[in-house]
Amino acid sequence: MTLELSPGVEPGDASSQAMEAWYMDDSEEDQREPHRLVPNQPVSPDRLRELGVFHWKLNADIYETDPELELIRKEQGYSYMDIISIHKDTLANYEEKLKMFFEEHLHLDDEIRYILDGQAYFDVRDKEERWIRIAMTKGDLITLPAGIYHRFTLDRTNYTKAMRLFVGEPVWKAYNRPADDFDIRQKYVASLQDPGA
Ligand SMILES: CSCCC(=O)/C(O)=C/O
Ligand SMILES: [Fe+2]
Repeated sequence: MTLELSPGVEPGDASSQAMEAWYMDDSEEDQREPHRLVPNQPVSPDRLRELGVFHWKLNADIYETDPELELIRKEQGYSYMDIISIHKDTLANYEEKLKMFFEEHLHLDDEIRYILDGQAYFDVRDKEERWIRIAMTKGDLITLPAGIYHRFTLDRTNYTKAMRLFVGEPVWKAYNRPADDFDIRQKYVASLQDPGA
């Protein structure tokens, strides 16, 4: 069997499997709402890739034995993984953690998450500091580059289960904005100006 593992190249019908993303409005309404502009302003996978955000669509029903996931982990060096269930009945300090996840922050390492069940949103800043909302549903594996400002929230369904992947030992520390002095932030910002660097 040949596996196509390039991020963003979806097996089967790409149009039905592409992850949806859009520019957000700036209303103060509940963070779990979609916050679409009117009319909706979609963001393409290419635009996300320019920001260093990559995506695969996998079959989450077989995540324990999935050769495609195995190959991605091998190729990308994702040696660590654990699973987090984000729901008020399963996650200790649920409210506090959700609040923390929704603070704009960055990490010193890539953030790699694979949605095994339920759904949620990642928000990332674009080059002009506008928020892009990325709708994550079952089977979406996303990588956010080290140094990108982002945040996470559940949607109206209030539940997701996600695999967390790392290269080597996990580092959970999040640095809330402003965190502009970190080398990794400056490197990320430079990569936006000169993607080939
Ligand atoms: C889906 S895992 C919880 C969110 C998280 O770990 C994080 O860092 C969000 O930015
Ligand atoms: Fe994060």
